[in-house]
Amino acid sequence: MNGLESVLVVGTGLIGTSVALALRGHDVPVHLADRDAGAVRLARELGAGVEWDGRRVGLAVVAVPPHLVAEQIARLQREGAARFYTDVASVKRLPIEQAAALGCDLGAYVPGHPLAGRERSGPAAARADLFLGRPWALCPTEETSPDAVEVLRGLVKLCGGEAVEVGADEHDRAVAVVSHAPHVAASAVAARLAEASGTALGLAGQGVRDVTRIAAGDPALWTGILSGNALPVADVLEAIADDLATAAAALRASAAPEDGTAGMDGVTGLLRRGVVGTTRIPGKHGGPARAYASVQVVIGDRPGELARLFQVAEAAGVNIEDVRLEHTPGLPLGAAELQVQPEAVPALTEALRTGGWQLP
Ligand SMILES: NC(=O)c1ccc[n+]([C@@H]2O[C@H](COP(=O)([O-])OP(=O)(O)OC[C@H]3O[C@@H](n4cnc5c(N)ncnc54)[C@H](O)[C@@H]3O)[C@@H](O)[C@H]2O)c1
Ligand SMILES: O=C(O)C(=O)C[C@]1(C(=O)O)C=C[C@@H](O)C=C1
Repeated sequence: MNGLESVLVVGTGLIGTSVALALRGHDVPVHLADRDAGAVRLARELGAGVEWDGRRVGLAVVAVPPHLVAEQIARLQREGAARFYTDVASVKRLPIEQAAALGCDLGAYVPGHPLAGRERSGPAAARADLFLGRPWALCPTEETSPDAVEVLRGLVKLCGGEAVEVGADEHDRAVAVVSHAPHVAASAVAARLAEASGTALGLAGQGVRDVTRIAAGDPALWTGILSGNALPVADVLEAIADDLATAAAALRASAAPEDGTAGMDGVTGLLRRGVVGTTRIPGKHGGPARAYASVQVVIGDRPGELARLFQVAEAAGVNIEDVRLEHTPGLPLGAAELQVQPEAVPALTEALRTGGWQLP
């Protein structure tokens, strides 16, 4: 028994169904359970597995909101549902403490957290490739058995992720910086848009979309995540608030006629530190950020246009690493920005021009 001969996913939402789909891609038998029968039905129809009939499995993956993880593990262990257990919650100290308090068998439980997700919830948003090349934190405690950790490493590998072993406290402080505080900051920016004028919204470009995408996430789920990591997140938010207050004060001072440009140093310093911060984010597969080259193409706003564009790239043997679309309000046109390896640019531009595409 290797622990991955059959898997039970409890909580068939975005993350649970994505894990299930990734495992089904490797022919692992997957059983599905959720308190919402509709979520199980939809996950099953998407090909994520079959409804759980109570049989014992190798591994149970608990993919419910953070404060419900421990009670689910305790219940499943009482029922003898699985040999090994893990969860995917975005905070790690909370479920570990609650599982210990409920008397769970901590030897069979490997707390986990894939650093991949989306701003949408539910099985319909799930993707089999969600975890490809993404870090997946494993936070074994002193009680966790090495066998259980090995099983989890196998799960992460099947899902295409990169296992990173880290203590729960260090994990929680780290994700406060790279995930939780950024979410709140994005919400603060997006909240300004709730009161913005039609003119302002009509001028929205890619910048505001980039900064606010994650703010569309489920407020109930995120309230649970943030309250489960309250102090580390508060520390980071206070540091961000200090930077913002300094920048605002500098701008006010510089706008006063008697001060001229005095005080702008505070703003420029923040912008410079921001540039340094962006360069420190690793790229795909945890390596250093790879600089892709971008090729811009004008596209008509009609069905099939993007598919035709991709066909040209495919015929030219060019892999598209990423794509962004920019719509021009009021015009039947948009711009597609294709991110490709720098060495592929000549072949792609040549193929596009030959195919009659308009390149700016
Ligand atoms: N959303 C993300 O980007 C993301 C990324 C990584 C990890 N996570 C973590 O994954 C977990 C699930 O998040 P999600 O985004 O998939 O949420 P989701 O809302 O899409 O799915 C959660 C599912 O859990 C089910 N559920 C709730 N209580 C349950 C219970 N007691 N028993 C059985 N099922 C129950 C819900 O019905 C729902 O189907 C959370 O712990 C979250 O912190 C989320
Ligand atoms: O990409 C997104 O939409 C996410 O919100 C994913 C993200 C993240 O911050 O990176 C959010 C919360 C999770 O716990 C893990 C991943």
